[in-house]
Amino acid sequence: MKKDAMDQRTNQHAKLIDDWITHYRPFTSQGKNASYIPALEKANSSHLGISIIEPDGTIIKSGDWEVTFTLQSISKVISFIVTCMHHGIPYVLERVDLEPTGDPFDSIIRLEMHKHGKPFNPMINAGAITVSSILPGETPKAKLESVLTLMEKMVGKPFTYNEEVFRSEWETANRNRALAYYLKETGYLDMDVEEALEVYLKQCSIEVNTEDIALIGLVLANDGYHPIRKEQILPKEIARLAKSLMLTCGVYNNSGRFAAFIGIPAKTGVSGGIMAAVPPRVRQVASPLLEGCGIGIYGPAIDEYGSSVAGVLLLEKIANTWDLSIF
Ligand SMILES: NC(=O)CC[C@H](N)C(=O)O
Repeated sequence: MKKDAMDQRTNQHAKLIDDWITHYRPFTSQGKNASYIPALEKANSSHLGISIIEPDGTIIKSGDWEVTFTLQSISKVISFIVTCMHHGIPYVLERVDLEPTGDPFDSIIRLEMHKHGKPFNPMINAGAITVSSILPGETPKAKLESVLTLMEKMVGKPFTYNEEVFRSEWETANRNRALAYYLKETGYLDMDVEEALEVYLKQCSIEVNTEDIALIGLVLANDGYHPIRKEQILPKEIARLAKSLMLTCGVYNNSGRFAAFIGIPAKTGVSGGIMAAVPPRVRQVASPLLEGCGIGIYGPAIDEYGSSVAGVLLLEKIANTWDLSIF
């Protein structure tokens, strides 16, 4: 396609996205900011923003795309990738399974029902705390650094964590502490409980905007290859594993519906972020984004599953209008 025609096409899509942001913003009132982490309650609950990045570097940004927020559970995808890159997939899968639970993200019930303490998957808190404890490095600082380093490689800029959000969750993390103690007792925690929690809660507090997570989504969509920088950042097998976990477990007990009606590997977090990886499509359809894309969405008012209410509706609209489902 000629450059002018491409620009025109992108402008049309950008206009549609603007319209959809306006349409879905009122739906933020159907959700509530996460309040169990007091610092998250302070976010402006009417915010809604999106970035979409295509492999050729075309970016569409709309609404509150630039507002920063913390990764929360989106960080679980990155820490899982880091541990697989460092230890190899079999080592990690000895400590955490790949099965959906059908339970909320912070559920404790299945730890006692399944292989004596082995977490079902790395997208729920139990599995993610185990994964944080085996991140490369001896100290919590070094382990967190390993997550920040991979993010910097994917996005091309340095990241830090938000101290206020970390402190706020650290002081109220009784349930995560309970999970960590249980994991320690059953041998699925490779470090001291408080240190493992420090790593996990700091990785959850890493600050991003929608463009950052759209870029990470784009790299995953392209099997670990960064199409703009033309560089393989992580092995294809690990990117696929991460995407399969996003699809089957990324939205916890709403993952089935999400797969059925949206059909895009995605990970949500209680701060209202959604990171989606749309792979290139093999079927012939008359729709945009055929080469795939990364999508980052932010809207802090969340639903009962811990996902942005308006963000999920917006992603559903985009996926269905532009035929982005992988199925
Ligand atoms: N679903 C989420 O985003 C949960 C992350 C949050 N830090 C927690 O552990 O509770």
